[in-house]
Amino acid sequence: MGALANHAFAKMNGIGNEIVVVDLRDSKATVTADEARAVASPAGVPYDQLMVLLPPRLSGTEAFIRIYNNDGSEAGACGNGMRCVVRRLFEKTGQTAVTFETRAGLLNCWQGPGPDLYTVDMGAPKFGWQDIPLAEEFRDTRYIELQVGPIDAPVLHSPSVVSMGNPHAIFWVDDVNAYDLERFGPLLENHPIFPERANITLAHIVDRDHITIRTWERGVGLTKACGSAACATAVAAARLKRANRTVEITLPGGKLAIEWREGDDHVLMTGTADFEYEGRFDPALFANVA
Ligand SMILES: N[C@@H](CCC[C@H](N)C(=O)O)C(=O)O
Repeated sequence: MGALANHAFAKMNGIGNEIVVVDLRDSKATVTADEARAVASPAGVPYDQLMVLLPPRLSGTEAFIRIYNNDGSEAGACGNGMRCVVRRLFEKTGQTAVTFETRAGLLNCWQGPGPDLYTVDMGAPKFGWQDIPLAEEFRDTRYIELQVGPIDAPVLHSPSVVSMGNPHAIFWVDDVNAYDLERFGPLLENHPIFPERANITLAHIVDRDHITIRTWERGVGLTKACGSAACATAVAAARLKRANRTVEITLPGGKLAIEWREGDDHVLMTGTADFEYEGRFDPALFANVA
């Protein structure tokens, strides 16, 4: 019946990004794509990302974290989910700083500059076309040739592309609410230029310190917030010299402070994380899971 039947979970959110946290550090089991989809089924626990803590593989780390989207696919990074994991752990253990391993590498996390704030060092962004990845060579990923809509009057075009451990495309617009992201999101997420699909963000640069975004998440759809998209947008705007390296990003669910640190190039994301409820997964959810 798998690892999750009757297992404890915590339902949380990171500024509206729906997160379920499961701690499997005391178990040898892992979670399959089918189990992740079963959790997201109507009788299950709604989530955008399922954060699964597995036993640490490296000394000095607290856990190896696998991140599932609600379509069962896996992601290398999830900023909002990381803050939820960190809050849960800090409240249980009294720790104020931890290191986790994810598929994208090591992430240092610590108590932010306020009692309800958590900071995640999301690592260094990558800009190479093979790192994002793109299906064909683009020497300059600050803008790539990609558009939707009529050839002579594209609706969205020339996104910046960045990897934050997961692929992001950022389209610069004047009003993030003026576009049908539910229509264009799936087309762009699955565009052949993105062999691993991509998270699609609309971004409006308000001024050098403030950006507003809305994101269609790979493997999920429209979400209230995407932390890695906020990081990718901040970095892409700074790279274009249109914003400072420290900015406030406004998302539908709330705000995040992003700093693209000089020196080591790491991106620091600070924001809140909210606990909603906890429970145990109903074994019936996994009855048909191999
Ligand atoms: N909500 C996340 C990003 C989740 C992963 C994404 N859907 C992907 O597949 O890359 C965040 O807060 O960063």
